[in-house]
Amino acid sequence: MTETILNLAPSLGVRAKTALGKRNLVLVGLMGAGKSAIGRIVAQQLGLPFIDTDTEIERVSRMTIAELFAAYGEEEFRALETRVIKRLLRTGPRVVSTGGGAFINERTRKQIERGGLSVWLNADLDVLWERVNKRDHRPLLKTENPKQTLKDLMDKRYPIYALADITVQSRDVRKEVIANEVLTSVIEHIGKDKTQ
Ligand SMILES: Nc1ncnc2c1ncn2[C@@H]1O[C@H](COP(=O)(O)OP(=O)(O)OP(=O)(O)O)[C@@H](O)[C@H]1O
Ligand SMILES: O=C(O)C1=C[C@@H](O)[C@@H](O)[C@H](O)C1
Ligand SMILES: [Mg+2]
Repeated sequence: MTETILNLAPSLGVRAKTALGKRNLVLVGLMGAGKSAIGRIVAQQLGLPFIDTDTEIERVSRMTIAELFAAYGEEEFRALETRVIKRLLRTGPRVVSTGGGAFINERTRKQIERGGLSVWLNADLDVLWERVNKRDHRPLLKTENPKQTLKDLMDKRYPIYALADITVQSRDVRKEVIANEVLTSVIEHIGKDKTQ
């Protein structure tokens, strides 16, 4: 009997999708926080298309992020990122995982504020370092002391990521656990909004 009742309850994904309505869900946070990995799972659970802005930028420019930085510099990369994100948010709803610097750029952040619900995947230095030091494709971390660079970026950026609508702590547990926490937080956040 109990089993039947449980089976009839709408899944977390369905409830979060209903709460979201036409809004995009936008994941923000530092390199290695899990935006791409968690975003993909969250999108599956919501039954929404998933897009990663770094991947989309690489697709439209036919260059890697590292090549874009090397050829045109960070400023041009940010301008392209702003344009790509604006287009993606206009044609949603979808789950959008952003590049680590997107929410730090004021123009892009304003677009995200208008076009979606933002979720900051917060993580501590050791978790991030453990994840990013396995690969060396991130141009901002090509420094003498990349762990210190990551720490400097945390100090500079965390007060800005904290402006996101929702914060979820990314840590060393299964990705599905974090994805479920994102969905639960969306339901709670939108429920709170409605009672105000
Ligand atoms: N909860 C988790 N447990 C274990 N590994 C994880 C978890 N979340 C993410 N990872 C792994 O950490 C690495 C970095 O994650 P991911 O690429 O999703 O980060 P990101 O926030 O998109 O970073 P970037 O801004 O550089 O694109 C990946 O290999 C991913 O599989
Ligand atoms: O944190 C950042 O500024 C970046 C993160 C990556 O996702 C890429 O968007 C790029 O390497 C810049
Ligand atoms: Mg990513």
